[in-house]
Amino acid sequence: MTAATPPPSRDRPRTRRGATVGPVNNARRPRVGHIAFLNCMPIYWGLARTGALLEFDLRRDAPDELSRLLVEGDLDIGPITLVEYLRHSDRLLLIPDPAVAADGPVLSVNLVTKTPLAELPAEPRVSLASDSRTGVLLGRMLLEDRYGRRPTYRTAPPDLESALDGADAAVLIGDEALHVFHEHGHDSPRGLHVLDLAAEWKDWTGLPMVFAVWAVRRDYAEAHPGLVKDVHLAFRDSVRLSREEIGAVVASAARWEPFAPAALAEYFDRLQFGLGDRHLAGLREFASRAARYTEVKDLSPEGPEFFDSDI
Ligand SMILES: C=C(O[C@@H]1C=C(C(=O)O)C=C[C@H]1O)C(=O)O
Repeated sequence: MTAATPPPSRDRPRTRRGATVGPVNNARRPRVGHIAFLNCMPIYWGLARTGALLEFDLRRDAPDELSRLLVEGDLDIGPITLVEYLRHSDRLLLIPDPAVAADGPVLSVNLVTKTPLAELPAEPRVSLASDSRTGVLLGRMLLEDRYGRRPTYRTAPPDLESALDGADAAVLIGDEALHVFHEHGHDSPRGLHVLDLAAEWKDWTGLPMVFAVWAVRRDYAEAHPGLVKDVHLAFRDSVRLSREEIGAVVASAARWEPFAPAALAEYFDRLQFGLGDRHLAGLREFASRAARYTEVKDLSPEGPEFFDSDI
């Protein structure tokens, strides 16, 4: 009898030195978006506090980019600007919280005009910030349906100088818009006028304005319902913690951001991070008006459709 020759090395079972022999762990962290605006700080701050942040594969970017990544399948869960959610609601489920909303002034979604609104030309040239989908559509609705103007629009980089260059007015969102509010909201050194579009929406409809929602792709929710629930609960706890410890959130933001602590505290207080019945009524009202401007999917009468976290 000849001794059995060992199989060629490539056929031998492979074990890494020191690795536990057993099933390979193929788990992948959920890919979650983070809007690179101050308004998201209270939504994510508590995730660092609880440690949940380390369970996510986090992507920080502008809202238009995050919306695209979620819809195209390069993110699993996260913020999506309301208009993009409405365009793709057949492929998405809403997570009940968080959201970015306001019931009255939001301070950071603004129409900036070079003249008082009443003196705005009948056919103004209006810039729409390239990082916005919802604020800019709200601006269009107000300009056309409430103030009776017939603007010509162009998309502009999301900063005041570029947006106002060669335009009568501009819609800006996020930190830049908050900055413009503080610089020009009262007595503008340059004679600019700042109109808070969430306050205008409330005045017009009596409802809160929802700017961004958190959603999950339906295919991801079907494949990983437990993970989606974990992410939802982590966000819910995070917002609760941030509200309880808002002084620490403000102090942390004030360390790096060009806003005074009192301004940050006021901003975080104006922002609403959940979807109550009135927010959903505001969302539906916006959806039905949006359909006159852009292609959106019909929400079912009891819509929007939520992921069921069963809690
Ligand atoms: C309230 C805001 O909401 C934002 C407005 C968005 C939009 O206009 O598309 C997108 C994301 C939100 O975070 C803000 O930017 O200040």
